[in-house]
This record gives sequence, structure tokens and C-alpha cells, in this order.
Amino acid sequence: MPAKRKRAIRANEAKPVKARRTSGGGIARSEVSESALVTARKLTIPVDGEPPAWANYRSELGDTLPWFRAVQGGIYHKDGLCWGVLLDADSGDRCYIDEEVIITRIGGGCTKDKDGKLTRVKNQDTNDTMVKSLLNSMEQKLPVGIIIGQGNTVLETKVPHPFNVMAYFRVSHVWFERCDGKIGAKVRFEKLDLTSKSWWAVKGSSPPPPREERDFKNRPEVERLEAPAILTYDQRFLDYRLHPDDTVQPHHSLIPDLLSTLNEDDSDVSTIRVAWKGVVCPQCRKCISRKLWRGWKCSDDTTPTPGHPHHTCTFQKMLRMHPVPLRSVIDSLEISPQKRALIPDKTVMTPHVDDVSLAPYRMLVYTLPGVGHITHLVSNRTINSRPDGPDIMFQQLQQVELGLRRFPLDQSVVDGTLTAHFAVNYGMPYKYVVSVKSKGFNEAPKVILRALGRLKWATEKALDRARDIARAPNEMLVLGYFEGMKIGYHDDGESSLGPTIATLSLGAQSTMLIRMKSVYFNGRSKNNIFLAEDPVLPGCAFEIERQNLKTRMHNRDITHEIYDKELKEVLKGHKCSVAKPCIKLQLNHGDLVVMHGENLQKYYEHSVIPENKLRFALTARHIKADHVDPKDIRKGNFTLSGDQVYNGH
Ligand SMILES: O=C(O)CCC(=O)C(=O)O
Ligand SMILES: [Fe+2]
Repeated sequence: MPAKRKRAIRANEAKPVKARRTSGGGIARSEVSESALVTARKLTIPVDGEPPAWANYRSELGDTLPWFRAVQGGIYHKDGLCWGVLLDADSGDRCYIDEEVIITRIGGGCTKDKDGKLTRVKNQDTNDTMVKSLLNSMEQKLPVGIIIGQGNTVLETKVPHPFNVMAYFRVSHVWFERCDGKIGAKVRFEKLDLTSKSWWAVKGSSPPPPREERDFKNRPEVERLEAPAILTYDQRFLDYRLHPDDTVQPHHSLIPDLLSTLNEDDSDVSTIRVAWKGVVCPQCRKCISRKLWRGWKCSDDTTPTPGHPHHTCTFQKMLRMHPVPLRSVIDSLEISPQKRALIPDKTVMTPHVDDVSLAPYRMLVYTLPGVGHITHLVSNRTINSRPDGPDIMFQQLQQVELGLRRFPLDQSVVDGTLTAHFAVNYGMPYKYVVSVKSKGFNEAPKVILRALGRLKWATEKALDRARDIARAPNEMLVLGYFEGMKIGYHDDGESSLGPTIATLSLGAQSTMLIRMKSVYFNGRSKNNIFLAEDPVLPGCAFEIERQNLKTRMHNRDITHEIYDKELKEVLKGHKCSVAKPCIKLQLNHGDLVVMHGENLQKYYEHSVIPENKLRFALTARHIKADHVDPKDIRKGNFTLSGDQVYNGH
């Protein structure tokens, strides 16, 4: 008999109360909550083996395991089926784990109480998405992959890594219990393979019982029960096993082998969507996200895991990157379109069109009164195909070693989440959505300086038109996008940056969207904090009412207090919503965009979504010297040689 099943009885022994079968048949009560008992113990008992895959961060699991792509919550469900489950902290009362059986609550409808304990606030029934997905997986005989995190204290042994893949399990029972006045669902899983010993068993414990010693017959029934506050499970409920069934087959392999499926001779293999998923290290079984432009490196943890020794595995896999031709990222027949028509769209701003001033570029100008302007210089085939022009730059950027990599986001729902694009910074250090180390322009490949020449020109031209003085860029952020990558809504910083930001797009077409930030759109933050100074931007929620109040206060018709009171009244009952994009740019190969205005980055945010498998965005800014560590200032110095200076042709 497996050691853990003996332990289940030992838990009762701590305060012995005879287990008895309930009217429902399967579950019995005792005076002792097993989970509480195990929590009190320090988990030091070693496990018998090694997990087939593991991760330091939850995001690495999602990157690597096709059956657990959930960024939040303990259950990954898709297409109405449950594919994977993570057992971490908060498995709920009456959670039970042994070598072959897992009983846990089905998440959702809970909130954390003041002690951080998850409590149910909503009743669950069979209409609950997660409950339904588990019932479907049970019915369709689909095994579920299970991962155990170090946050889980129900299993008695100490699992070796922050997240550990256990095995495939079958869903054997789903039922409902009433706890703290609310009805919640519970699920019982059984390990699919009953023949081999589980790696998480106690080290040195006996092997699993042979088939003939198993109870496959007396299937316990469970029905909806009023769960007593303190319970443990009837031994028969824990001992019973579903009859082995060869038709129960997983849909995915538990441990994917992505590398063996990538044919490095395929020209675009390194930039397709699947190529920036994670791989399981063949040496140490760690889930490795693709952080590097060229491939995967097991011990490349820029963010050490607290309490974990530095990872020293030497595995790395760098792909042979074949240069991706423009032809395969731009669909239109002539590769770069000659001049694109402006597609009328009433939902977004119509620009001012100027085909003369910077010909052969078409200049589209979007003006946000009192805020700033966005100048889009539309390139064309003639410009793109010139010597050292965008067509060549696109090739060169793929041939030089830029040092592009994905960084963990500074702020993300799930720790360790990486940006969905690669980045490298040249010149003065700049902190965008993440902190990126910077290389001096003296280390930059020539193509970067040529791009800088173009961006300097575009900045000057866009500002000439506005009769403004351009400050020369001293920083460049290069972003690289593979298929399916993007940059979500963000601003480019307020205080440390000059007011002008210029971007050169190369490769795949993309859509840039600009929208008002939520706090300015709604007039208050999600936490209900009102703006100290409301700019009342055109198109914001309750624009007329907010403007009226503002005018009355400025004219001293009303006091600050009355303004606050009346504004509260106006916004009462209005739920914060996100602003719709007000400007939409279709960025094509060779196009330049200049955003200008102190308040543009303060009030608005932008996102860019490319449409094909390779795109570069080279963005130059002016970083104010007093925001930079003096020793880094030299990094922003550069001199352009004659061929790197751009004159608009
Ligand atoms: O990809 C782009 O065109 C924009 C990049 C961007 O927004 C940034 O670098 O901050
Ligand atoms: Fe940006």
C-alpha cells in the first residue's frame, strides 16, 4: 500500500474520530481538517524522484506547456475542456493529495479575506465554466495535466522547484459542497498511470500496489452534500481507482518536444509563432522561455528566484537564423506599396494630408489641440529601394548581432512575464515598459547609426512644420517582433524624455493605435481618485459636463469644494471604461512616425500590433541628461558619417 494512504489515516489518528460513510456514499467526516494539519508541518520530507518538467516562474509554464497556458487561476480550460491544473497555495479546505489521488476545490467565485484566506463569495453550479470544463474532460476521457507549486502545503513531501509537473490525471468525480454558507465545487483526480511510482512519493517508499490488489469495483458515489466544517475523507473514497482504460488518451504530450519539430533549414523557422514558445531543457527539465533573439539558454535568468541557488545548467540552443526576405513579410506584389490611400474611418481622426512638403514622402499630420501632434511620413517603393534605404536596412538588421532579447515586465499580473517583443537599447539608457541595459552608440552597428540619421531628419522636419526646435536624439530603442508579437498600450515616459519621439518601421506592416489614458478619459482613477487638474480632453467621458464645471471654477463662479462635489455627482454611477482609439496609423515598411508634445505621453498611450512574422521598430528619443547617471552620458554621443546623414530621399 502506498505510504501516503497510510498517512491519510494517520491524520485522523491525531485526533481520532472514526470515519463513517455519509448518506451520499463517498465522503466522511472527522474532527480534524487534514489540510490544516499538514500546513502546520514543515515540509522537509524528500521526494522519490524528479519532475519531468519544472519552472521558476508561472509564466515559463504557460510559455512551454501547451496544456497550461493560463496566466491566472488554477485551471486552464479551452474549448470547453479542462487541460491543466495548478495546485498552489489556496487549494481550499479539505484539499487532499497523495501519490495517486488529488482532491481540490474548483477555483472561481472566491475572494481573499483579511487573513489572506480564500473564501467563497459566489455559489457554483454546473453552469460554472470551470466546473463544466472538468465535467467535459471527465466525460470525454481527457486526461488533465497537473502541476504542483511550492505554495501547496497539502502534499507532505517537499517538491524541489517553485513549479513542478506531476503527471497526467483522470477526473474521477466532481461534486458540490456547502462551505461557509456557499456552494462550491470539488474535484477528485486519479493518476492515469497506476503502474509506476510517482516522483513526488516519499523517498524510498514502497512501489504502487499491483493491479490485482486494487479496488476498481466499488465506485463511491458522491452527491451534493452539506459539507461539515471539519472533514477528512473516507478511506474507501481514497482507495478506489477507475478501471484502467486505454481509450483515455491525452491530447498533448505532457512534456512537449518543440525543438525536434523545428526544422532549422526552413527559412522562417526562427520567427514563426511556435518558435518563441518555451522549451523543456533536455538536461535539467526546466521550462525555458525564449528570451534571446537567436534561441534558448537555460541558465539565462536575469531575475534570480529568491531563495533559489543560481541555476548553472549549461544547455543552450541557438537557431540558424536565415535572413527573412521582405517578400515573405510583405504580401503586396511589388513588396513596398507605392503610395497608400487613406482608408476613411469615421471612428478615428482624419489627418491633414501634405504630399508636397517632404515629397516623395506623403505627410499625414494628426493634431491633438493643446497636447501635441503625430506626424506620419508615408514611405514608398522609390524611397525604400534606394541604396542603404529601408529594404537593405531590413536585411542588415538581421545579419548583425544587435543583442535583442525579451525582458521581464516591471509590472505584470504574473511574476516573470516577458515582453511580447525583443528589445535592445543604444545610447543613453532609457526605461520603457521594462528596464533595459544600454549600449553606447560607439558599439552600435552602422545600420543603427543610419537609422538614427533618418530619425534625426524626421524629427527636425516634423518640428520645423510646427515651428518648434528639435532636440537631437541621443537614445535609440530597437524592437524586434516575431510572428504574433506586439507592444501593448504604454506611454513613452514623461519626465525624463524630451517631447519628441521618432520611429522608423521596417518589415511587416503594423497598426499603431493611440488612445486616451483611462484616468483622463474617465476623469478619475479606478480607485476613484479624481484628477488634480482635469485637462478635459476632446472625446473624454462627460466632456461637456466636465468642461462646464472646469470653466465655472476657473471663472470663480464656484469653489473647489463645489467643483469636487458636483463632479462626483456627474461621475456617480459611471463605471470606468477604456477609451476607444482616437488615432489609427497603418505603419508600412520604411514609414517614419514622429510624436511630439510634452503632454502627448502624459494623456495618451499607444500600442503597435504587427501583422506578419518579422518587423523592426527603431525609436529615437532625447533623454534629458539630468535623468541619466553621469557615467552613462557618453553612451549617447555620436557623430554621423556622410552616408549616415539623411536628407529625405
Ligand atoms: O513598434 C513600434 O512602432 C512602436 C514602438 C514603441 O512604441 C516604443 O518603442 O516605445
Ligand atoms: Fe512607445
